[in-house]
Amino acid sequence: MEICPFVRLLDWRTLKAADCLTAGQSREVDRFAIEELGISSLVLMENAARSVCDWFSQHVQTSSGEETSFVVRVVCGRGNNGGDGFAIARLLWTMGYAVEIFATHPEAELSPDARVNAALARKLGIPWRELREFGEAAASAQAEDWIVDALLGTGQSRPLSGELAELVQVMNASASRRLAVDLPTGFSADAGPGLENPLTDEPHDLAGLCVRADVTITFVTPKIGMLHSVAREYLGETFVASIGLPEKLLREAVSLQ
Ligand SMILES: NC(=O)C1=CN([C@@H]2O[C@H](COP(=O)(O)OP(=O)(O)OC[C@H]3O[C@@H](n4cnc5c(N)ncnc54)[C@H](OP(=O)(O)O)[C@@H]3O)[C@@H](O)[C@H]2O)[C@@H](O)CC1
Ligand SMILES: [K+]
Repeated sequence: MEICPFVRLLDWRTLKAADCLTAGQSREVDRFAIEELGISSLVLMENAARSVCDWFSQHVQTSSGEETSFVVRVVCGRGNNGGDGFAIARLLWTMGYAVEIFATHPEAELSPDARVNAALARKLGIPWRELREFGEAAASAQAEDWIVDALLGTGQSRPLSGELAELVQVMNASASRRLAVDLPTGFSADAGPGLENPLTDEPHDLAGLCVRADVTITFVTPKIGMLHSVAREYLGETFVASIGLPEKLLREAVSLQ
């Protein structure tokens, strides 16, 4: 069911492996689109961010024109999932939402596309807070506030630890609603949290730590890890967003069934 242009609700009842991508296949789609089709990775990132904002504007009404009554706290990691976050923060801010950016890394340590969007957010003067303030902000947040989880997406390759693990615990303990960009941080595209990885025979335990999202907006197709029965506890209501390329073509690219 098309929710808004390019975003459709995931129907758990009919979801099957043939509709899903692994993290590696997701990256192959990215590569194919950029190298074979010549679309820029920044355009893909902008399309991804735009689809999240389209969903947001359809489902989260701002009071018409006045200052919004709630805050959207966007927590950005250092890769392209974080890059989506910086772009989402910019788009929501231009749409009139009260936005605050929290970044885990300085611009110099970000992936190239994340750095472009982080620099743009800085230049536009989008409210940007110290990461060390996030704990207090999340703990005192209102129920109608939002946390946008743009820490890790399909690049997650090992269990969470240290600062990221703490951030995930703080996010989950907050009264805020939580929106996961592409995947909840801690949820592997290839295996649900704490579950065997269906794609390899060795245990792939991503530890019990995972963002419990109210809403997940994943790009291009659902991911294999979403097939697990416990997945929905972490993903919440899940939407699949196009990034502007015909899905049929992407299937050929990763020679999906
Ligand atoms: N076509 C598409 O689908 C599109 C995809 N797009 C977006 O790109 C996202 C994928 O981006 P990405 O490849 O940069 O990886 P991402 O998830 O940002 O991780 C960043 C880095 O974190 C690291 N890391 C790994 N595990 C870790 C851990 N446990 N704890 C700490 N660090 C850990 C690891 O680096 P390492 O430390 O291994 O060097 C990794 O490289 C995707 O989810 C979507 O949002 C859209 O922009 C456009 C269209
Ligand atoms: K995420």
